[in-house]
Amino acid sequence: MKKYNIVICGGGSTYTLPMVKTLLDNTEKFPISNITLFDTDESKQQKIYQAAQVMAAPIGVDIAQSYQLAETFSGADFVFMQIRSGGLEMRELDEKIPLAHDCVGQETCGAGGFAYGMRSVVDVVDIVKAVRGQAPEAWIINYSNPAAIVAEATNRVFPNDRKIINLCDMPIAILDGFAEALGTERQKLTPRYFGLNHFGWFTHLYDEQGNDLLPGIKQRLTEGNMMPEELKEDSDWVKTFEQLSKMATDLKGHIPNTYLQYYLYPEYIVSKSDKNYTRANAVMDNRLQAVQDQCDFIIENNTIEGSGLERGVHGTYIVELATALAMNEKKEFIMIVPNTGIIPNFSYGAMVEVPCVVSKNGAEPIHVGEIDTFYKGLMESQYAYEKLTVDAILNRDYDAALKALTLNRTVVNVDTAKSILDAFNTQMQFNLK
Ligand SMILES: NC(=O)c1ccc[n+]([C@@H]2O[C@H](COP(=O)([O-])OP(=O)(O)OC[C@H]3O[C@@H](n4cnc5c(N)ncnc54)[C@H](O)[C@@H]3O)[C@@H](O)[C@H]2O)c1
Ligand SMILES: O=P(O)(O)OC[C@H]1O[C@H](O[C@H]2[C@H](O)[C@@H](O)[C@@H](O)O[C@@H]2CO)[C@H](O)[C@@H](O)[C@@H]1O
Ligand SMILES: [Mn+2]
Repeated sequence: MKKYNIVICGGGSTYTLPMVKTLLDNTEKFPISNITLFDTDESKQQKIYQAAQVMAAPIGVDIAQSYQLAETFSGADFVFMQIRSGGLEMRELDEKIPLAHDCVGQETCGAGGFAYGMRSVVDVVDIVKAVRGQAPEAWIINYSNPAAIVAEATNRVFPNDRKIINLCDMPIAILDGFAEALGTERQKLTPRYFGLNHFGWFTHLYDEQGNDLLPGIKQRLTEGNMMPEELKEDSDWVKTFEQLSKMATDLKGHIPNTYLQYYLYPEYIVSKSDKNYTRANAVMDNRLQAVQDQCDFIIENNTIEGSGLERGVHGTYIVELATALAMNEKKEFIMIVPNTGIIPNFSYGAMVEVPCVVSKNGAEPIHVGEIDTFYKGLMESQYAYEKLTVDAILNRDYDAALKALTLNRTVVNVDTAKSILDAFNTQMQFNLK
C-alpha cells in the first residue's frame, strides 16, 4: 500500500504533538512514510521535533524539520496548516486593542479576527504558492485562523484549486460533547449543519436508525451544560459552553455554534472580559507551558509513556479527513466550501461551513436548502464583513476595512471602527491606505 508524506506547517504549534500521535496511531488505515515539520521559529519547533522523533522511532516513520519554504514540500501528499502568524504575542494585541474600545476582544471574531486575518492571509497565501510550486497535487488542509477569512482569501487567490480545504474543529468538539452526553460516539451520529465558519447552526442530528436527536439535545441544553470531556478542565471553555446553553434556551430554532456568543451577546462578553488578561495570556501561561514541559519529559525519558500526551479532537478530525481523501472513504465531514447553490437563498460563492461527502475526488457538499430569515440576515451581514475584510487585506484598503468593521456585530459604530482601525494601523503597522 502507498505510504504518504505529510508536512505540518506550524510544526511548533501546541497542537502538533497530538496530531503526530494521531497520525502514528492510525498508520494501519493511513500508512505514512515521512512527517516534515515546517515553522519559521526554531525556538518553538525544535523541541516538538525532538519529541516527535521519540514518538515515531518505534513505528518506523521518519520525522524531518524545515525552516524555509524552498524544497520543503516536494514529494508531499498532504500539507496540514496550523500557523499562527505573529504568534501569541500578536494575538494578545488582537484581543486587547478592541477591548480597550469596549468591543469584543477575540482571536477569530470581530475586530480581533480582522487583525489576525491581516497577518494570516499573507502568510497562508505565500505557503500555498510554495506548495503548489513544489507539490501541485498535494492536498492542503488548513486549520490556520481566522479560518473564515483565510477560506475567503484562498478561494479568491486560488479560485480553481479544489485541493485546498479549510477546516474547523469547533462543530466537532460540540458534537463530541453531545455524543458523550448521549453515551455514544460522535462517529455514529450524522449532523446537519450550516453557516459560515464560527457562525453556524446544527439543524438535525441523526442516529444510526435515522432518528433526529437534536430536539432532545436542545431540551437538555436548557437544563444544563453539555461539553466535551477534553475541555472540562479549562474554565474559559466551561463559560463558553454555559453560554451555548443560554443561546439554545433564549432563541427557538437551531442549535448555534459556541462562537455565536460573541455576536449575540457582545456587551455581556465585554463586561466579563479582563482588559489586562485575555485568552492569549491564559494560553501562554497554561497550554504553551504545558507543551514545553511535555516535550522536556518526552525527550529526557525517550518515551511518551507517562508524559500525559493524548490525542485531541483537533488532530483526530484532520487525520480522519486525510484518511477519507486518501482512501476514498465517502464519509461525511463538516468543511468550509463555496456555496454553489446548496443554500439557494444565500450569496453564491460565499465560503459556507456545511457537511460534505469526502472521497479521493474531494468534497461534495450536501444540499442544505433555503434558510430562514433570522439566519440569512445574520449570515449575509457577516459574509459582507468577511468579503470586505479580504478586500482590505489584499488591497491594503482602509475604506474597505472601515466598512468591514462597521458591518461586524461586535463593532457596529463607525467612530468605534475608526478608533480601533487607527490603533491597529499604528500598533501593528498594517499600512492601510
Ligand atoms: N480551525 C480551527 O478550528 C482551529 C482549532 C485550533 C487551532 N487553530 C489554529 O491553529 C493555529 C495554531 O494554534 P496554536 O495555539 O498551536 O498556536 P502556536 O502559536 O502555539 O503555534 C503556531 C506555530 O506557527 C508558527 N508560525 C507562525 N507563522 C508561520 C509561518 N508563516 N510559517 C510557518 N510557521 C509559522 C509559529 O512559529 C508557531 O510555532 C492557530 O492559527 C489557531 O488559531 C485552528
Ligand atoms: O483559545 P484557544 O487557543 O484555546 O482555542 C481557540 C480555538 O478554539 C476552537 O478550537 C478548540 C476545539 O474546538 C477544542 O475541541 C479543542 O481542540 O481545543 C481547540 C482549541 O482550544 C476553535 O475551533 C479554533 O478555531 C480556535 O482557534
Ligand atoms: Mn475553529
